[in-house]
Amino acid sequence: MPTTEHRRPAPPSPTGGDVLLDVRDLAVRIGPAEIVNGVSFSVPRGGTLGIVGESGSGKSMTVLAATGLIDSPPARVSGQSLLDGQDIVAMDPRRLRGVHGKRIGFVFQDPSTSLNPVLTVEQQLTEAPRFHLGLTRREARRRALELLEAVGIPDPQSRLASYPHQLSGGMKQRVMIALALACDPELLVADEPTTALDVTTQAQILEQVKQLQASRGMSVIWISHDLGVVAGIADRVAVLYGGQVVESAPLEELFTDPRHPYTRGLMASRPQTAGRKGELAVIPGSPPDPKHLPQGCLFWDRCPVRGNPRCETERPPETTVGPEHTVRSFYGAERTGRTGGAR
Ligand SMILES: Nc1ncnc2c1ncn2[C@@H]1O[C@H](COP(=O)(O)OP(=O)(O)OP(=O)(O)O)[C@@H](O)[C@H]1O
Repeated sequence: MPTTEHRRPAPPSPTGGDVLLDVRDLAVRIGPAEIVNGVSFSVPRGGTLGIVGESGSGKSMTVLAATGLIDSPPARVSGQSLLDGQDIVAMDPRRLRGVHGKRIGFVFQDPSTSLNPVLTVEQQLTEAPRFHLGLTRREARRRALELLEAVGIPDPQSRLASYPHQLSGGMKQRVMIALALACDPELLVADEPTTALDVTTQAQILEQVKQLQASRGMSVIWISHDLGVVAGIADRVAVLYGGQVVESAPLEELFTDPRHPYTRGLMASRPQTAGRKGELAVIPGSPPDPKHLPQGCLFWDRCPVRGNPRCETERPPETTVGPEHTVRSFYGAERTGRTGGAR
């Protein structure tokens, strides 16, 4: 890898105090829709935050807002998202362009959002490093080859001339990761990038990203609806529901001591915890409509343990239940939901 890959010191402990991205009270409104509702989280330098929740829980909008990818207007974004102390929410578009691709790399589920169908892999992989890092065509080509190798593409030399449609789904995802890493970003944001892939390819890509992260001291935000996937990569997890972080904890603690009824429901619906006949416990119902959020707890209508009259009329505040463990439920203080920690 070129020298830029090694310029950072070894990452501190993921739970240490060195924070790269600090998101505070982030909110997104589009017309009457209250899509993100006071989300706070931090991403340690060199650490991985997993963001998990069902479809429609606000994962993508949270991360798009936190990284300055939502057009405002029409959306109204408030709160702060501090990248090394600089607020992305308040940043002007010109400065944001210097952050996107360079300091933050993105991988999305759909390759068509990142890969241009009429350009070769080489053209796509060399453009940003030439623009952002001032590399010559030859240097950028060498770097592209190294990146393809780093993300596990066999015979990278011949792949440089390929167009996206000539690649398998797994290869396209790997090229997208290479593209996201092209300028050696400090933060990689991955929004369900392996969801459409088979389990084996998914596991290989997760492993590859973990290795790249360790060698580069990079931070990662990994979004998934699947707790099992997040367990394979994250060291801390934020569970999202109705555009709120309803529980946040270090990975082990979330699995051994989940406090929110929604987190427990997500755990019970993982394939690994299926009953003897293979049946999954799904959480009946669906996330709230952001145009009509309930007055009380956002999970009220689906909650299997609701009973406290406050649940229907008051939003539960964020309660600290451990040194790095918070929960938003009037039932968060209860420790009845032990799952034994099996992942
Ligand atoms: N432009 C928009 N205008 C109004 N509502 C929107 C808009 N974009 C998204 N939403 C709504 O915001 C909510 C959160 O969407 P978001 O895509 O962030 O969820 P998600 O958890 O990432 O789901 P998925 O896994 O399906 O992508 C959803 O109810 C969605 O319908």
